[in-house]
Amino acid sequence: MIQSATVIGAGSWGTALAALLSWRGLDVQFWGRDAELMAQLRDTRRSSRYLPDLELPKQVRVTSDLAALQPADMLVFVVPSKAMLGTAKLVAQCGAASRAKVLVSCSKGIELETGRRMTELIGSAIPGVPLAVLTGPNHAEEVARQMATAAVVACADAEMAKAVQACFTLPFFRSYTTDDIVGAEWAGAMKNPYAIAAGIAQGLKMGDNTLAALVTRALAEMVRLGVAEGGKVETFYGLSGVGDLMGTCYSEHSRNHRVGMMLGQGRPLDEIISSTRMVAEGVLNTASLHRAAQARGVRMPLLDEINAVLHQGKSPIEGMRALFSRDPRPEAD
Ligand SMILES: NC(=O)C1=CN([C@@H]2O[C@H](COP(=O)(O)OP(=O)(O)OC[C@H]3O[C@@H](n4cnc5c(N)ncnc54)[C@H](O)[C@@H]3O)[C@@H](O)[C@H]2O)C=CC1
Ligand SMILES: O=C(CO)COP(=O)(O)O
Repeated sequence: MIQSATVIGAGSWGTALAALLSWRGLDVQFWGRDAELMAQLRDTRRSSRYLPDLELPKQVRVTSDLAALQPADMLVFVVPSKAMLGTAKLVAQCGAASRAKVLVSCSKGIELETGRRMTELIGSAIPGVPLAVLTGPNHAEEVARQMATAAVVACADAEMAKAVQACFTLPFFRSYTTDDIVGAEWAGAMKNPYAIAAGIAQGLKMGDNTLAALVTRALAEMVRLGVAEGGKVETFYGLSGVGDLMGTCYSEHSRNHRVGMMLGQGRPLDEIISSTRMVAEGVLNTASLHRAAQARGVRMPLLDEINAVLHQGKSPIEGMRALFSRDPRPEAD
């Protein structure tokens, strides 16, 4: 049913997914905005900036020109969340979505100003096409090396979910389906701030007890806000929830975790951000999620402290102290 795909966004995850879909046998086009990077990818089949170890299959057609894209069955959006709406509008204008059967978001974030999910943004720019999400504990570096990985495909239409699942099924890559697109997207966005907190704890040389406490209480917060936003509770206990939370909080690959580590080691946030080209979604998304939690009146003490550290100048050590010295409470509250 789905034979061709266009991957939109040429960072680490877009590069890994373009390769994966090609390994799966789809006819793949790959768009990135940076002409120099895409020329390098076209000529050398390698992205020295993102995933230098991956050799992009020669069948993948690489371009930085949206107008050069042919209509494809599936469009796979993998740009940072703050660029999603603008990119989807450009894709709509250039006609690349004119024959699309499904639009898939692989990005993890919530729009700051409105609290909208990525598929809501894509759907507003390109109306009338079924929407899906690919999410889960999926570090691009490991997918690129074909290390065993599981993911979730969320789509309201069960048949379309299966069709997208088939595209993301390889001997090393197993995907599951769910109809809970809302829960899957909120879960994917929410694990990022907590990965920053986990990194902070490690940067401060706190121990395994601290990390386990943070991850567990993070999950409780994810369930509270995610369910208030309309997600299903079981989604947060699956791959897109606790799976991705653990996969990111304990990971050497996670950019969010790395940002947290450097914060914990005392480096200022603006210096950390300007030292990398890669996106740590949790920095901006902490503010989006904090705003959403306040609007819904959901209690999120851990997220509040992460927000204070990232955006209100609180020191990481003060944030941790505040968290652990709150009034005692029952666990299931
Ligand atoms: N890296 C990973 O392992 C995974 C990343 N994701 C998600 O995928 C999304 C993209 O992240 P990565 O691929 O890791 O990016 P990255 O951090 O490796 O690189 C950022 C990419 O975004 C591009 N970009 C920045 N602003 C843009 C704009 N305005 N328009 C078009 N492109 C723009 C940059 O040129 C670059 O190619 C994020 O939402 C991330 O959370 C999801 C799962 C795994
Ligand atoms: O979402 C990811 C893995 O599932 C990637 O995490 P980072 O964005 O923190 O690198």
